[in-house]
Amino acid sequence: MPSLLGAATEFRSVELGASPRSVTPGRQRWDVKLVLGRPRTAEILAAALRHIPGITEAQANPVTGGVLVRHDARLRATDIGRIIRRAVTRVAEEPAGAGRPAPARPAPASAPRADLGPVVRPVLAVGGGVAAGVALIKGSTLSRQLVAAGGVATATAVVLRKAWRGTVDTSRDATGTGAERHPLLEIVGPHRRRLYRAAALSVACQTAEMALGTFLGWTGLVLIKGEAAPLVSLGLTTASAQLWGLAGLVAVACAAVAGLSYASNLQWRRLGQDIEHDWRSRTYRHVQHLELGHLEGERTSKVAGALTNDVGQLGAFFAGPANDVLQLGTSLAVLVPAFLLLAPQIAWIAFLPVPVIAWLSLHHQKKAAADYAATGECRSKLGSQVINSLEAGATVKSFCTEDYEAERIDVLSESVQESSRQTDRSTIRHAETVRSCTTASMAATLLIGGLSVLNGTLRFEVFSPLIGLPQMLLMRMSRVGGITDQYQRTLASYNRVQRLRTLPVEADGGDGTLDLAEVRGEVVLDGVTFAYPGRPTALKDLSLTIPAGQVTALVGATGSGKTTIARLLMRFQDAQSGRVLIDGQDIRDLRRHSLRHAIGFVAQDPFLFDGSIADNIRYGSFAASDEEVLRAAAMAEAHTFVATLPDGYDTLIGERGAALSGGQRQRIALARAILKDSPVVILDEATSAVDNETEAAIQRTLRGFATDRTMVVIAHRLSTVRHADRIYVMDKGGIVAEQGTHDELLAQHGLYASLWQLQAGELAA
Ligand SMILES: Nc1ncnc2c1ncn2[C@@H]1O[C@H](COP(=O)(O)OP(=O)(O)OP(=O)(O)O)[C@@H](O)[C@H]1O
Repeated sequence: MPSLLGAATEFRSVELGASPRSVTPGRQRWDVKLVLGRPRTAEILAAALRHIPGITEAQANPVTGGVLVRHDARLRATDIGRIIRRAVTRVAEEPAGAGRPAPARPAPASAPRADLGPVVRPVLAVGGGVAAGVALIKGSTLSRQLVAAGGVATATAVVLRKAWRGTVDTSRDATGTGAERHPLLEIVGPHRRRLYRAAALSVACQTAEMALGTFLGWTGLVLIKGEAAPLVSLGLTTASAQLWGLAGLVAVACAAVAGLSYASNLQWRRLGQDIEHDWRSRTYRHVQHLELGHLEGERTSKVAGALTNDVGQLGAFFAGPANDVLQLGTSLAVLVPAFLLLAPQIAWIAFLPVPVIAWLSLHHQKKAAADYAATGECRSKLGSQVINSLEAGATVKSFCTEDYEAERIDVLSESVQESSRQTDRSTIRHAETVRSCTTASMAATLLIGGLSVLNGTLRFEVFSPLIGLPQMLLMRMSRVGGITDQYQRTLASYNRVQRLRTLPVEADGGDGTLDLAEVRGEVVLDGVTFAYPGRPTALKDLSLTIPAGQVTALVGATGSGKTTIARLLMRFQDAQSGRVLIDGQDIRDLRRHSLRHAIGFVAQDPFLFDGSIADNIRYGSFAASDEEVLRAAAMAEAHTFVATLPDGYDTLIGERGAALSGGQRQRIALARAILKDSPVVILDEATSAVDNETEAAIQRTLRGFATDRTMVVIAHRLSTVRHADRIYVMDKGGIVAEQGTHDELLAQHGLYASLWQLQAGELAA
């Protein structure tokens, strides 16, 4: 081990802020400063590492700066050191491209455009600056004000562009797909039409609202000055006619605002619900098809959190803040030209907070990203621990560790509290800064506009209707803090959901199928070697034959690889070398579903769903009749106990079958496999929890069931396999130590014989 560590530490000298924390065969943990506090960079680095053949898992944690890499036997520890160093260098030098596989690099055609930027942009900036300087020094008051307004608009555009580009790059690299769309567009996906409809309604609603504001401004003008000039041109010459006209216009505008606001809110909410539903079902479908290794490697609470809270957040953003953004944009698009046209002298001061707020929001967004990632991580750990502790109810009570568990939750809850406090502090600070900017600008607009009216450079008729409008805009601007907060939460949620969706799904392999009526069920393992990621070899060059139509038993030491053989046969995992054949066909050439339909599998710890006994037996054979369910239950010796329950087969068994004994659970699972009626059946310690008498009864009925199929029985209790046609005795390291029938093995006086004597002695004792 020290040599491995030594080999990996050779990179410490390189100034990358990457150093190994722990190195074990198949797994390394590194500290990488680059990802510390940078969730997007962490995603990019992890995505880049996951693309490398031989790396089975890569995670980068922006909270701790830790990078975890699991790899298979193809890569040596020193290779991993080199790979991590190279990936960190690439991400540091070229953050936008590091997450993508090499072929997805930008096409050469786009290169000239990228090269022009460094030349054109400075020329434009210097030229613009000189022109602005000349206008400010030499120009009239009006041109000075126009230049100031232009400066405000340019600054806003620069900040918004930067914010937008920053998040586009993130989305591209987090998914590693090379897609160049903004995360928000990715989130909307196929619901663009509804988005456009909602956006159009929002724009119309905001325009109606501004018209209403203008009409109210004119009303004030009529009351103060006796008339509003625009109304005179409409033929309303007297003050009372103008007031009646304005009353009508206000009523129409009010009705339009109410109607449009109702319709747009409805559209936005529907859009949010569609997005939430769509992302949840698509992500869950993806999760269901993940490779089992990845599915088992994910914390259940984390996956559940992504499928509930995170997809909920994606929808919630469009149900609320997106509407606000649209209305804000509309206000800006209408008011900026209106001000420049009608009152250029106060335009720049009215809109000065816009770039400032945009810049503050961008700055806040960068900081909040790390905060939200940290809070999310803490919450996920807390959720996981809560579920774990609750599920371990009996264990906790038997060890009297209730207080210890409560303490553990307390500590994790405190860390959530602390990290949320930090996030809240910066979010509230940001919101209040934004509010102060908008209030200051409102006051300045009134002051400078009022002074302009007093010194005669701005007509009161023009200023009057414009007073309320920027205030309306700036009031909306004060919500930018909250919108940025929601936006940031949405990006964090999007990244978590996307991470799940980038985990690889099971590849189907070949196109071959098995005709269930034709399957004989001969299984051959030919020189199979297999190791779980980061673990020592579980099966080493293993060859064995499971003959068709017979009962074959696998017995032997714990951890010797018996269950692993079953998992390889089901293609939950693939062998690293060697072949697994069924009826002479390599199982990798078969469709996974076709293979799995041909095999009935009762796992060591079978899972029962929260539902009735009948539902659980029927699981996977949904078309089975009640009689078939009953017959399968009888063969599994389950009918007798089910019949004694008040609700019989309709009895609800609770989460994971909590309302049944271990032996009863096993019999339900066995009945489920019997009902599946597949040509190959694997029973992995399927009756280990039932008493000897019931097991003997099960074996008697199973003998009839086994006549026309291949049975693989994995057991520690040798009485379970005594009548098997062939018994393989497995030993540590995944090798076959002995094989033969029960009598042959006893005659060998080897491992099996001594195990038998031991168990017979135990029975006798
Ligand atoms: N999901 C997994 N991830 C990593 N290692 C695993 C996993 N499952 C099993 N192993 C390891 O693989 C080896 C073989 O395990 P396996 O479950 O096949 O043994 P077994 O013979 O069925 O044991 P038992 O009789 O105790 O059920 C063991 O060392 C085990 O720790």
